Amino acid sequence: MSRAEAERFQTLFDVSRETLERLGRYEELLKKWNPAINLVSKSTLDEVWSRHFIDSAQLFNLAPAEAKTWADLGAGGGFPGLVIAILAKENAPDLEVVLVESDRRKSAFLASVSRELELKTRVLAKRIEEIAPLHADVLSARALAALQDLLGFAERHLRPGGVALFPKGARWQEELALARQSWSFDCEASPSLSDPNSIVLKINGAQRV
Ligand SMILES: C[S@@+](CC[C@H](N)C(=O)[O-])C[C@H]1O[C@@H](n2cnc3c(N)ncnc32)[C@H](O)[C@@H]1O
Repeated sequence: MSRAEAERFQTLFDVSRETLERLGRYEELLKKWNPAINLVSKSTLDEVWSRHFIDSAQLFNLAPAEAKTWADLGAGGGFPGLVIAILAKENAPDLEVVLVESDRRKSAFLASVSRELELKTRVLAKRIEEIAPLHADVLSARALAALQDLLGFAERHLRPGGVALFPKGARWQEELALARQSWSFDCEASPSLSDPNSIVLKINGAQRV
């Protein structure tokens, strides 16, 4: 962890030294396991804090403070779910993060980091389509699928009144227009803290039209 990266994270999210240390340990484990199981693109390994930690942590502040269950679908190397669990340890100790990841080696990584950092997570090494409804208060997914498909997952795994948070890239407006052809929903787009071309969509009340 470079001091500059940790300082930027600290400025944005105002976390404790213990949280920064947990993130630093997560970064070490990510770099150790990545050559074997390709958790994140190799080109981003030198920018883990800006490309992955800040990108993930920004979702935490968009979620309702009273949330008790957060489902992260297609969690991969833990983005955003493991970063949310690390922030929750300090700021929302009752929050359980359910990490759904069908790849066995990646889900083993998620369980291993969770164990070492004593995070309140549940790792489901299964396909999203196969698990029982999670009734989550918050649902997230980064780099998993097009918005219209993510809304289908939200329909199954969010409780009524729950909130979906989806980071999206430069073509988000096209995705939104396409999704509106088959879904009605309320949506707010917040500018991304990690990429000026990206946003985070916050979606409520999705219903098929
Ligand atoms: C492109 S990666 C993104 C990982 C992580 N969210 C990120 O942004 O770094 C997509 C992940 O979703 C997992 N995945 C894809 N389809 C899935 C499904 N139907 N059920 C569970 N996991 C799935 C893949 O194994 C992969 O790890």
